[in-house]
Amino acid sequence: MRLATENLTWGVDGRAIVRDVTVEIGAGETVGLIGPNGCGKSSLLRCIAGLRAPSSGVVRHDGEDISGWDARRVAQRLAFVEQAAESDSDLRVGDVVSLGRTPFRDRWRGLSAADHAIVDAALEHVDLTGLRDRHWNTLSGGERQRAHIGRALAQRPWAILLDEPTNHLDIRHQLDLMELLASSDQTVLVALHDLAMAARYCDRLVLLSDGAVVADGTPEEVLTGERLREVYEVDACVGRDVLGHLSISYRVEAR
Ligand SMILES: Nc1ncnc2c1ncn2[C@@H]1O[C@H](COP(=O)(O)OP(=O)(O)OP(=O)(O)O)[C@@H](O)[C@H]1O
Repeated sequence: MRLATENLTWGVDGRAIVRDVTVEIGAGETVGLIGPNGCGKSSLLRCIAGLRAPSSGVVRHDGEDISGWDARRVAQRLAFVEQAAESDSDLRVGDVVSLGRTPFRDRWRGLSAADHAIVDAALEHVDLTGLRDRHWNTLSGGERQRAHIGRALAQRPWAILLDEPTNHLDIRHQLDLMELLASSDQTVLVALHDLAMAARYCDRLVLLSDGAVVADGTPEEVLTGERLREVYEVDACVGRDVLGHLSISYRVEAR
């Protein structure tokens, strides 16, 4: 599924937080959304997920303007893993992941056998099969994050938006998640702070600064020392590690 914004602006109290953003994410692409704290990544993701109405501009899913779409219609095609999502503490892990089937269910019917199989597969993907009966309030931060990713996978979405999905995960689970996203045929837009991880797994990077797109291209095109200095105020040396992956060494500039 293609995702696009055209001259998208969103703000609060007269302050523009997302500024005139035009991006297109092709079907099956994995695109990383990067930029410093507060530059508008989450706000842009929320607009694309239909949770924020733009002040001006358009969000399109497969070419269709989504203004006026209800949450169920969006959720039948797109899943969104928010940064600090919570769940009801009485729910068990299996229940949280099963919520991913809600957009497809008749309100009065339980899960079908096919739904159960999808939920089982999603639990397996996020390595939570053994914890499916555990209550939410007993989970670690990383387990909660994996449960929310499992819920999104259980939606079997055509496109998936994730807001810093690796921030609570150990390195094994980070790599597993990024491999899963990069190898899927879903359209993926993922906000990340780890630039080397973004470079390794994303086809393209979109760099935001103060709400606006300042670069959009391959990781090699976007992650130049000069641009990292301008946007992040760090002295960065971009090279290759021993495995041939893009690597970045930093020295903080005196402010
Ligand atoms: N509902 C709101 N009301 C007021 N200010 C808001 C609101 N939502 C976002 N902001 C502000 O907009 C700016 C961008 O926030 P946003 O969460 O989109 O940034 P971000 O790039 O995701 O940041 P981070 O990397 O820290 O998660 C921040 O200054 C934030 O405080």
